Amino acid sequence: MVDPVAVNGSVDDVNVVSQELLPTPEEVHRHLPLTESARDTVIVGRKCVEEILDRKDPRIFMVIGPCSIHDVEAARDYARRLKALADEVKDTIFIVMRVYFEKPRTTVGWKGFINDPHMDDSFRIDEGLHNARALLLEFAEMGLPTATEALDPITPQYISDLITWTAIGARTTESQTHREMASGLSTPVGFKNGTDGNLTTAINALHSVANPHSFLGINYQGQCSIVRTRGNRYGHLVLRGGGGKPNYDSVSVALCEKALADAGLPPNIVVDCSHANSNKDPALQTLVLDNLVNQITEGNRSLVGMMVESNINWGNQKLTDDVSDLQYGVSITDACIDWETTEQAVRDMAERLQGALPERTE
Ligand SMILES: O=C[C@H](O)[C@H](O)COP(=O)(O)O
Ligand SMILES: C=C(OP(=O)(O)O)C(=O)O
Repeated sequence: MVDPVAVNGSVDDVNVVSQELLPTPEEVHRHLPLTESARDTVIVGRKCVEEILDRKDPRIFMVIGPCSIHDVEAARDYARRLKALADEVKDTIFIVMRVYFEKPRTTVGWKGFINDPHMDDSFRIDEGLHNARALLLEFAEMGLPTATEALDPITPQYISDLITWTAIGARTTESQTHREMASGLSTPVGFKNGTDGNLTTAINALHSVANPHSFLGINYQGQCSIVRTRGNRYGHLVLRGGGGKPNYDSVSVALCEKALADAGLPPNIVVDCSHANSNKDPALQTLVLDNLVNQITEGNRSLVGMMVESNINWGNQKLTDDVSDLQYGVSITDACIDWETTEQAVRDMAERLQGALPERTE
């Protein structure tokens, strides 16, 4: 028999080492307020994506950029290049930069710029939140809309006013917490299919996110609150492959259209050219993209968006103890295509879509 007096153990915080207060969302916003030009970028960006999902805008939206942000200077360099490319192809493609600060891990690993901005296990989440917001603000002021994965349910209070498109990742699409959070987000939200390739979890998520929810969250002052949401009518599916198989091909897309129709959902499909759709081989991403453009030019109208993992330089690198060893502009998470390949692929896509998309409707 265990004698509770002899053991004299604590029943609370048994596995918690420490807790530290963070600046509240309000404090971070006060240091880095939304400017008028940034607000314009976000409002126009969200409206463009919503109109694409509503079929008023015939363009294709493309979420493109690094798998994760770890170096602010390289992210700025990439953003400047992408902005110029976005302006060039804007008649057919609406470009949104992937600015992913939170990484879901299969087991363990670096969890992104917000969690560990110095990449040295110092976990300065306070600095991560501040610097993530500062970077998003810069990009919005440049007129470049941004996309991110919403992973921690508290993070959106710090940064979501600067975001145009949000992803719920393959590992969290089935999570009630993430569906609730997404039901209150102000952006269109793409739900990835499960890592096993399962569509049902994402389709269930689309039903859930469209509904109002009440759940635990924090307000701008950082107080625990009951958050009551309206439901998000711009939830949609992102096909990322899974279970060792891709799902970007025309048969998979047709099966997905049927599953959406059977569930009474609009036929809005975004395809992630990376992850299980490219077997994490960056060289395959442009082949996937090419196949998707073929499907569109041959008349497909359910493919509304695409995702590509791209960086300044090709591939990825291991995060080691000495961050000064890192190569510039190379991913420290999944492998990406380089800038030259990106530019070529986006220009080719824009050219092929010219004249292949329906007229704009109002
Ligand atoms: O997009 C990035 C990764 O695929 C995701 O974070 C999972 O990474 P991991 O399997 O290396 O942990
Ligand atoms: C983690 C990601 O993707 P998925 O959720 O599809 O694995 C990602 O896009 O960074």
